[in-house]
Amino acid sequence: MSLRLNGVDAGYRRRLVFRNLTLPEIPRGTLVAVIGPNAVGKSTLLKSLAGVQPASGSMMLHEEPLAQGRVDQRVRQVGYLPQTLPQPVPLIAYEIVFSACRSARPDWSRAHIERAIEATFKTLGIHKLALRRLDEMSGGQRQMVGLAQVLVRRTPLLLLDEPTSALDLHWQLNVLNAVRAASDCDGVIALVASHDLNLSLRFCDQVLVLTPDGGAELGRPEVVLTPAMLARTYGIEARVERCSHGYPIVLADNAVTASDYF
Ligand SMILES: Nc1ncnc2c1ncn2[C@@H]1O[C@H](COP(=O)(O)OP(=O)(O)OP(=O)(O)O)[C@@H](O)[C@H]1O
Repeated sequence: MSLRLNGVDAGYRRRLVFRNLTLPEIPRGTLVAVIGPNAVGKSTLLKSLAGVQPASGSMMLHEEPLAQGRVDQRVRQVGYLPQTLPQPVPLIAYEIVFSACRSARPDWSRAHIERAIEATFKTLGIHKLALRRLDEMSGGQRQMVGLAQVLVRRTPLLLLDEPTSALDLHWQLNVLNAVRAASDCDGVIALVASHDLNLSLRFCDQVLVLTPDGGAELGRPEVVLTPAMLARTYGIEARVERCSHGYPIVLADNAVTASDYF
């Protein structure tokens, strides 16, 4: 039971972002932090896996191909949170999460969906938002509702593109705790793109570093995340130390080279 990518080409009409991307097998229950500088391809990779961006090559989840064309199959395999926040529409959070769940899981009864929503709102700690309209919420509150729409479907693969970008420290920890619990309890494989290296390192099992030359390195944080890698990839002078709880932390001291990747 795993996610396997082999020989994947992905990108856009005028710009192939990944050529022949092959990664070591990612086992069930693994939380992977997807990191790398701006414009390196984190969103492109997640979109390709989610099937919203064309890609070729082999992408296998638990021995089955990730569905590229069939939306009904894909929404059962993959929970994808895009980088953009949910629109401030005049709809109530509960209704939005309910319809996301009903359209993805028409086989679930109303009672089952309601139980799933209740559990998701509880895990994320957002029950107070249930009856609020999205167009009357803050950006961070809308991001939490977007996450609820994705988590409620209980898919075996989660692809979360900067899921904490609009959140304060309390909600950042809530979200990563919820994703960690989905991996630990339900065997979910989660790929979480983020620029917050220290938050990622606090929760992940593995780090996938995407590099500006189209390369990718996947491995345990203590192996992959080195000052040399940070200098090469981000153009920064940095130290990797351990906090008093034993988690690796990155201390960025200086920008040493101008990024010319844009
Ligand atoms: N719709 C598009 N059409 C053409 N090129 C695109 C499109 N979207 C992104 N790109 C290009 O693809 C490359 C990868 O972009 P992507 O959004 O995947 O990067 P990212 O690592 O997620 O960046 P960031 O950290 O800034 O969000 C960039 O060079 C970008 O300019």
